[in-house]
Amino acid sequence: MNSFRQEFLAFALQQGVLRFGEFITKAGRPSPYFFNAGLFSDGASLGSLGDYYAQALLTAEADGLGFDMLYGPAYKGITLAAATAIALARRGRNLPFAYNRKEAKDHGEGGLLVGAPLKGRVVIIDDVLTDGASKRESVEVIRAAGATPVAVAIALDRMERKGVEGALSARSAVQEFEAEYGLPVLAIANLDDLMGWLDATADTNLAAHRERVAAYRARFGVER
Ligand SMILES: O=P(O)(O)OC[C@H]1O[C@H](OP(=O)(O)OP(=O)(O)O)[C@H](O)[C@@H]1O
Ligand SMILES: O=C(O)c1cc(=O)[nH]c(=O)[nH]1
Repeated sequence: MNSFRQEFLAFALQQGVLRFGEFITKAGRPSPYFFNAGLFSDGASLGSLGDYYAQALLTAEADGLGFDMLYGPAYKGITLAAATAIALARRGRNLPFAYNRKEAKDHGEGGLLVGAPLKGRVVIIDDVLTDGASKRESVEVIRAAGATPVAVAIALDRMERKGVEGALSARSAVQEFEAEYGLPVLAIANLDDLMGWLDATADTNLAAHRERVAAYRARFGVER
């Protein structure tokens, strides 16, 4: 397994962002794990997180993805885009970034958009994609400004089939978004990485979650 992805999962676990137990997802599923990116909530962990996004983006760039700026949808995407921009600048790629307000400001500079003008090829930075609504909105905002969305970068792709049990779609929300817009969704790590990590670990506490995560993946997971 890719050690960068494994390192990221270990980091998320250590920060309490990745947890194992009993959780209910937004889709109402009983999940044996949960990823709460809002808990990257101090300077050092946000800095490290920005570094993971930056590495994922630079790897994608080396594989042919061209991009000129970052866009973070409110609210969590704002700090994530800022942290990624700082991490990229430290690696010699000083890119502009922008973000939106959830409610338009009617005084001062006004409007919904803050930061650098949206132009060129834009990567949307956010924590997760659940049904894709906020990413669709981001695509519309970027296009309306005359810029071109080229990719979405998220921290974790849960790789889950959409829909209700008995009528599950063959595709995940990420795959549907990619197909609808023709844009790649880059994830620092995904459910396959999580499973591979649990399969390989020598840590018995961690390995204890393997069966339940495997059963969850068998029930709801998609193939990549
Ligand atoms: O809509 P999707 O593209 O599937 O993505 C899901 C988004 O929804 C949540 O944030 P929310 O939009 O509630 O905003 P917040 O960052 O203010 O919590 C979550 O943290 C994701 O960022
Ligand atoms: O189901 C969700 O919406 C969800 C799952 C998860 O692991 N993390 C998250 O932020 N949302």
